[in-house]
Amino acid sequence: MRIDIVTIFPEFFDVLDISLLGKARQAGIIDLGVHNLRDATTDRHRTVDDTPYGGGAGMVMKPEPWGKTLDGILSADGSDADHEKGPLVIFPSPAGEVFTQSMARELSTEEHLVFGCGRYEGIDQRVFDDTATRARVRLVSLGDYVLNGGEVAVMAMIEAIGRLIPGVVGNPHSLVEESHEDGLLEAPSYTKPASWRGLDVPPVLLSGNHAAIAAWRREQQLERTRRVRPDLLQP
Ligand SMILES: Nc1cc(-c2cccs2)n[nH]1
Repeated sequence: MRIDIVTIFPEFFDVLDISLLGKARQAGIIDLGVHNLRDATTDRHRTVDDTPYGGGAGMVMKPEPWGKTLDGILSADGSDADHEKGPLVIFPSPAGEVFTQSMARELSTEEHLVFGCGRYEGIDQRVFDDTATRARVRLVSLGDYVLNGGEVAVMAMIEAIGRLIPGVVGNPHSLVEESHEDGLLEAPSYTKPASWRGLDVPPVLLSGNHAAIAAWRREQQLERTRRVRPDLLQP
């Protein structure tokens, strides 16, 4: 998978050189490009924002640097329009569709993802409209709260998507028994010692009875989901 990120804080993504995603890049599973939006400006101050038409507080990101940067990324995508879906451009936004595990799974099968990190009061709407003339565009929200910029949201999405790409996580079985993988919250986990500060591991987990352990874990998942996230059980 090729991932391109457009941001005014490219150094924010230096962390993608380490850990699982760093190994995936060294293994050639993920190819990453980070683009500084200011490199597409033409003025001495490398200006990327301006006051909003119609008034209002804050600043809006200018369309020109975005158009120039995305032109470069999308033109470099060699996908054959007749045979491949082409790049998907994702903009984090509080006004977007909510990011879920099933969306992460869906996006992990894409050939080329482009993430556009907005800041300030947002990006000029014409950037979304112009980009949509030559690529698929989705606005995606991490949840109903407001961040200062898209970088944190993009980092979270790249981690959630990247770990589902075959070869990134060493033991793919570890991806199955996790919260949200089967639509439920995960069961509680325990490891040695069997007793700690007077707290004992549930005996069933020490029984070696795999059917009983699976049944106990399923019941724990259902009970925890009913208690903490009843919305996940709605049809
Ligand atoms: N879910 C979500 C996204 C955001 C963003 C703020 C600025 C760019 S993207 N806030 N909340």
